[in-house]
Parts: sequence; structure tokens; C-alpha cells
Amino acid sequence: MTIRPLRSALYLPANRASAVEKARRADCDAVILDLEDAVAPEAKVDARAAAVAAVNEGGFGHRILVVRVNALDTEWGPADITALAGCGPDAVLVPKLCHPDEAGIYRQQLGTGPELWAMLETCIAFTQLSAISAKAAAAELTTYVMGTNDLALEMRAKLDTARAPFQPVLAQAVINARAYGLSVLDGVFNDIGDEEGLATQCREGADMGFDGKTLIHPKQLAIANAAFSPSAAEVRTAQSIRDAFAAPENAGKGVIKVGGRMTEILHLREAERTLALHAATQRNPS
Ligand SMILES: CC(C)(COP(=O)(O)OP(=O)(O)OC[C@H]1O[C@@H](n2cnc3c(N)ncnc32)[C@H](O)[C@@H]1OP(=O)(O)O)[C@@H](O)C(=O)NCCC(=O)NCCSC(=O)C[C@H](O)C(=O)O
Ligand SMILES: [Mg+2]
Repeated sequence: MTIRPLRSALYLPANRASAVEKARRADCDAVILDLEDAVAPEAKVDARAAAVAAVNEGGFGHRILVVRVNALDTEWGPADITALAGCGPDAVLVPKLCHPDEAGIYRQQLGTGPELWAMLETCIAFTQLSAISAKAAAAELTTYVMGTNDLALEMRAKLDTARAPFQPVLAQAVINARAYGLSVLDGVFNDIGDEEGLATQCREGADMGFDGKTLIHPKQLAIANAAFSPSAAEVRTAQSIRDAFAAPENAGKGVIKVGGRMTEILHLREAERTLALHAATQRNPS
């Protein structure tokens, strides 16, 4: 089993050159060059050119290079998509997905090159997420990204560390992603100085089943990487489950006891995933 880690995805405005340079060396699994909400309207055209130049220049190493475009119904969206389809980042992230047919339209505009990712950040999307997800998967969309700031604005809900009003939609995002074989990333944590709050929210996201977290500052990367990586204890447990099922005395058994716990074949599958994720995260930073 091979796994592509997505523990940490760092956003930055595409037109901030010093941040683009830092992102090329940052300890993250994905870099998201933003053309949407982090870029002022008067800077949109220059930011698009900067994103295309950054993609063409490369230098992001193992990091998945993503560009977040403006929505197709804005004055910048169509030209963003055309420019990105032409230069080929690893993925294009589209904002504010609302309707079941949208992913197919984006895919058509984008062609078969880059992966298609989409933000879940509108109330209307959550009223019809199963229909959206079925059609998104058919359009080969690979990844959902939570947009909790936009969602908070639309819901008129308070976005604090505990995120109580958002628990149902966070779970819905994970369930839909898993049902259709997509990756799913948790939303950003705005308080850059609050490391404890970020760690709490990362742990919650990992416990809910998210693959990783979107982040807004390099200071946040280590906390997310740690929270979404298997711990040493989890790796040991996974190894002992794999060893136990491989032991001759357990050949052909569907359920055994490992470390005092009932352990079934489904737990072996989970253990294999843990070990694959662990192996995939043991690379040297480059
Ligand atoms: C939030 C920031 C504007 C803060 O910037 P600043 O005050 O300049 O921070 P620092 O002084 O701490 O910066 C120190 C150096 O670090 C680099 N830096 C900062 N942030 C990043 C980053 N994200 N990636 C890479 N490098 C970064 C700076 O370049 C400084 O270097 P130097 O200039 O050489 O001194 C800023 O952090 C920022 O812009 N963050 C990203 C904001 C963003 O992209 N927002 C859009 C995505 S969030 C969102 O919209 C989610 C979703 O849609 C929703 O609805 O929830
Ligand atoms: Mg948003």
C-alpha cells in the first residue's frame, strides 16, 4: 500500500514572493498558492502571473503544488483556469463549490492535466453534499478542503477553537470524502500565536478522520505534521497486529487477540494503513 501524506497544506498569497520562496523549503506536504481570498481585487491579475511563474519555475520538491483559483462566476475565474490548465500545477483548488454539476464544469475547463480539488465552504453545498460528491467523484475530483471561515460567515456561527457549531458539517465532509474515495483536509486555524489551540484543533481533525489540516503560517506546520502522523505507540501497535496475523498459529483466522484486544481483519487493514503512512512520512526534508 502506498500513501500520499497530506498532513499539512500551507496557503500563501501567490503574489507574496518571500512567502513563495519560503514555501519551497517548508516542511509541509502541500503548498497552496492562493489567487482567491488572500489577494485583493486590484492585485488579482499580477497574482495570476506570479502563480504561473512559480509553477513554471518549480523547486517545490516533494510538496504537492496546488493553486487556488477564483470561482468561475467571478471576473477572474475563467482566465485563472485557462492559465493554470496551460502550466500544470499538481492540482487546482476551486473555491465555494455549491452545486452537483460544478465539478464537471471545472474538470471540462481544466482538461485532464492537474488534479481537481474543491473547497467545501457554503451552506448550500452541505444541503446536497451526497449529490455533489457523487458527481465530483465522476469528474475525478480527488480532494475536499474545508473552508471554515466562509462557512462561519454564511452560518453566522462563532468560529472558536472548539468549533461546536461545525461538528456536523466536519463529519459530513469526512463521510462524503470516504464514501467516494477522496482525500479531505480540515480548515485553517486563524490565531497564529495560539499553538495550544492549534494542537487541540489538529488532534480533533485527526480523530475525526481528516487526512490533514490547511495552514496559514509556517509556524503551524510542525504541530499539524505531528498530529496527523501516527505516533510511535500507534506504529508499534500496528506492527504487532501485522506480526500477529502473519504468525503460523493464526493462519486462516479472522479474529485474534493482540495486546489483550479483539483484533479482526479490518484492524489489520487499518494497521497496514498506519504503517504505510508512517513509511511515507519518514522522508528527509528537501
Ligand atoms: C497572515 C499573514 C498575512 C501574516 O503575515 P506576516 O505578518 O508578514 O507574518 P510574519 O511576519 O510572521 O512572516 C514571517 C515570514 O514568514 C513568511 N510567511 C508568512 N506566512 C507565510 C505563509 N503562509 N507561507 C510561507 N511563508 C510565510 C513571510 O513571508 C515572512 O517572511 P519575510 O517576508 O521574508 O520576513 C501571512 O502569514 C499570510 O499571508 N498567510 C496566508 C494567508 C492566506 O493565504 N490566506 C488564504 C487562505 S485561508 C482561507 O481563505 C481558508 C478558507 O477559504 C476559509 O474560508 O476558511
Ligand atoms: Mg474561503
